[in-house]
Amino acid sequence: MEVVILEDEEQVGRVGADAVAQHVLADPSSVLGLATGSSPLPVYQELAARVRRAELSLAGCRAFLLDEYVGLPPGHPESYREVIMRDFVDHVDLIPAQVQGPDGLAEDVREACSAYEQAIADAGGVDVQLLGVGSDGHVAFNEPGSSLGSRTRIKTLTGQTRRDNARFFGGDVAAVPQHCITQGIGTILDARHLVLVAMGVAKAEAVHSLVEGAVSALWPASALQLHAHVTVILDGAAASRLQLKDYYREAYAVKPAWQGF
Ligand SMILES: N[C@@H]1[C@@H](O)[C@H](O)[C@@H](COP(=O)(O)O)O[C@@H]1O
Repeated sequence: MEVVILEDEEQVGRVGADAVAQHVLADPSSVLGLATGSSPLPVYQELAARVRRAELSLAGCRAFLLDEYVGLPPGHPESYREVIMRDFVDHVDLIPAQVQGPDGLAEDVREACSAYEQAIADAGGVDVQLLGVGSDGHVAFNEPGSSLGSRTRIKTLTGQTRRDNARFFGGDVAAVPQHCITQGIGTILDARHLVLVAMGVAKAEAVHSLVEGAVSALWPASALQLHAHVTVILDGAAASRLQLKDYYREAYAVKPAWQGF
């Protein structure tokens, strides 16, 4: 696991974009794993700027989303498909039809979950997966207590997550769906490179648990310690509770330029 501690959001965006671009420049048909939420936004903005400057093209890429609410009507502005379109896809040259997410309106949810796993496998697996982390250590919608080997499935959102996300639903907790479909921890760990972004002091405890804590279903992101290729990109506030933060800073400062991510 490489821990990169940076000064500000702009640097986070640049380094996150470098990590993604490294794959796309090596293989223009890379499979991207996209995350919703505020954490990856600086990365998306920097990738969009590079596409605008013709330094990068995502036109040959496919993309898979981590998760989706169950039961929101098609085109609902808070469905994660709509969110990722607005936040990212509309600003780059990814082909919208090449961006797939779990089907939150499927009649047969079990079948939709295994079809989604199959679609990722048929695409050859995810090359680079962007991730955020919840303040309680959840990744995608794998809430605390999720099995570390879980696959795509329906989950019940915690009251805390529904209250947190009510801000996107006009402050109305009752409007936040009770269920979601999310890639499991096992599904996420199958991606070849995981790039997790966290900023702000509200994430500091989750970041400490994910990087340095015991691997535990109580902190689902701690399962990333079991993956061979993880880049954790932080600002100083998110890194503030890391025990070895001086070492991580030093290692990044002396990192050979050829090494990449
Ligand atoms: N399902 C999403 C996660 O994928 C995201 O990582 C998390 C943190 O969001 P943010 O990055 O806005 O803090 O929120 C939601 O629960």
